[in-house]
Amino acid sequence: MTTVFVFNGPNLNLLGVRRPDVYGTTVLADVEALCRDECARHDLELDFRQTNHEGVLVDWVQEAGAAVKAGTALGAVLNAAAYTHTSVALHDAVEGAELPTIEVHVSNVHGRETFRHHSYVSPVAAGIVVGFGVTGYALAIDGLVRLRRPSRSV
Ligand SMILES: O=C(O)[C@]1(O)C=C(c2cccc(Sc3ccccc3)c2)[C@@H](O)[C@H](O)C1
Repeated sequence: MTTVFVFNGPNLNLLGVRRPDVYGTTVLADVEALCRDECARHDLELDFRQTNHEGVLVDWVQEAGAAVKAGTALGAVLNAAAYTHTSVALHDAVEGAELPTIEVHVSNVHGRETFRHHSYVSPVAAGIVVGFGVTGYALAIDGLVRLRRPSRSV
């Protein structure tokens, strides 16, 4: 079975608990469930993770890139949260791992504070889903499948 990785960055463990006005009320466990349902729709397995640590995200990106090269994974959905706007290390990890990556943001970062308008991930992402709430995770998984399995997309 082929895996899709979903990596979540800092403070997303608080999703649905804090700032529901911006991020909604869905908790991360429920986001994992909706990702699992979307993966099942495509006969894929889900590896869903969250960390508050930048270096751990870098390690995971490297691990996922190796899995894609080994043929056991399709790619990754990445919500790097605040590290989106600060991390050259994450940019370099995605680029170096040659990891097919869909960047996702629950909120419309382009309608928020200016410091959220720049992403170090976007230049090395295969696609970007922004502002669709937690539905964006399912859209990102579907988009990854359409990019990586064009003949099997319905
Ligand atoms: O919209 C997103 O998904 C985003 O990636 C997610 C973010 C995010 C994720 C979790 C928490 C917070 S802010 C926060 C932190 C602690 C308590 C309450 C809110 C922002 C932002 O850092 C990003 O700019 C945007």
